[in-house]
Amino acid sequence: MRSLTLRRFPLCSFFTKDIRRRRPCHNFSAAQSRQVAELSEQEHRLLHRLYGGLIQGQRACLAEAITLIESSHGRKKELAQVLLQKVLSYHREQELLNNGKPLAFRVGLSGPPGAGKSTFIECFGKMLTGKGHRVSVLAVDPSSSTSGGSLLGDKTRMTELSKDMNAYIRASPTRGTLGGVTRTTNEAILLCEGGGYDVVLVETVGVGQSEFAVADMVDMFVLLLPPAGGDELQGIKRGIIEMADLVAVTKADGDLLVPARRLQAEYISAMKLLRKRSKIWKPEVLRIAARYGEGIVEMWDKMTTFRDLMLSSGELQRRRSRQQSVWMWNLIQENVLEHFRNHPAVCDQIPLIEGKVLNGLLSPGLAADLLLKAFSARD
Ligand SMILES: Nc1nc2c(ncn2[C@@H]2O[C@H](COP(=O)(O)OP(=O)(O)OP(=O)(O)O)[C@@H](O)[C@H]2O)c(=O)[nH]1
Repeated sequence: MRSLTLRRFPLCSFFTKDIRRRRPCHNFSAAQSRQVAELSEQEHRLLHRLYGGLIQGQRACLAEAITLIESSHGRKKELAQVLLQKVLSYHREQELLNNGKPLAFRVGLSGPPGAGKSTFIECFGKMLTGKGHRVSVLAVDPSSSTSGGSLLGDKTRMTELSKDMNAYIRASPTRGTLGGVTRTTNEAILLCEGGGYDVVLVETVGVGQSEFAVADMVDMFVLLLPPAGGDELQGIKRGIIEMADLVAVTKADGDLLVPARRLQAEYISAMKLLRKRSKIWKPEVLRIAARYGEGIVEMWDKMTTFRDLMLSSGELQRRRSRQQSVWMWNLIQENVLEHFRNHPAVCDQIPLIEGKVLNGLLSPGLAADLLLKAFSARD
């Protein structure tokens, strides 16, 4: 028993409004109440405060709610899910009022270190808030889990935008697996949308697996490429270029204008040969100079054309639903694998069997069979 608990609320009381309005929420709350113990009065108050503040657009509540979903503490994780479900039903309600159109445009931004991402986001974000949009920037930086420092999301990178009351900038947690980062980023996107941010930018460094994960959680994936980056560009995988709905060659000014034009031409030809990601949209390659604010409005125009086309054809909605199922299976895969690796029936045998595979004494297939058999016979 928690000492602070005075009174216990059944979980469904947090959903009362939904229960009256729609059956699906009722069903959901019943399903969830089987998994989450009843809320204490203190927890109930916390969730109400966060939810109320969040949907009124208070940045402090959004920040606290994201911290809750990032928590690794068991009970906090449960509370985060209750809050998230509440935000999701608010979402559905708002989307219905919006004729079924999504509340926010989710844009993924990737590019090698030094490509000019923060300069672009600063300029692009200010342009959007100037047009009356509310912009949130979520930075996914799995590399920081090994380096210990946060490369992205550092507010000093976007000094002007971080002072803007219509913008919210947040770095992803600097620990955990890519799957963990993916989960919290996905959930943070939903919270930002619940908080009234109608443009959500998800930034990632163009190295490792993170950009694939980000491409799978946004409506549009944009790749920023620096003009004179022979070496950096080598590291960009063909797969990630195939994911791009739009490519922007950055720093197209001064001495870099000529190489920027050359790179743009190269990418225009190269992208013709790549596999198409969408049936109705042909990825384009633009040139921008964010330092001077050049090409930024044109880029937004291109992005809104994309969004409108994808919306009217229904492709955006299909992309979003496919992403939901990809996300679910990724989480299942990760959890099942972790369960397998840590299970007492197999964890002691893994080093031994893997050692035999490494020394060529056991085939990988037989080794996998042995471990899986031990796991299936665990009870
Ligand atoms: N000439 C020129 N330089 C630019 C432009 N945009 C960015 N830069 C410069 O390029 C360098 C890298 O820019 P950033 O915006 O920090 O790049 P980034 O991709 O965020 O870099 P990381 O934080 O390392 O990932 C800085 O020195 C910028 O001043 C531009 O439009 N023109």
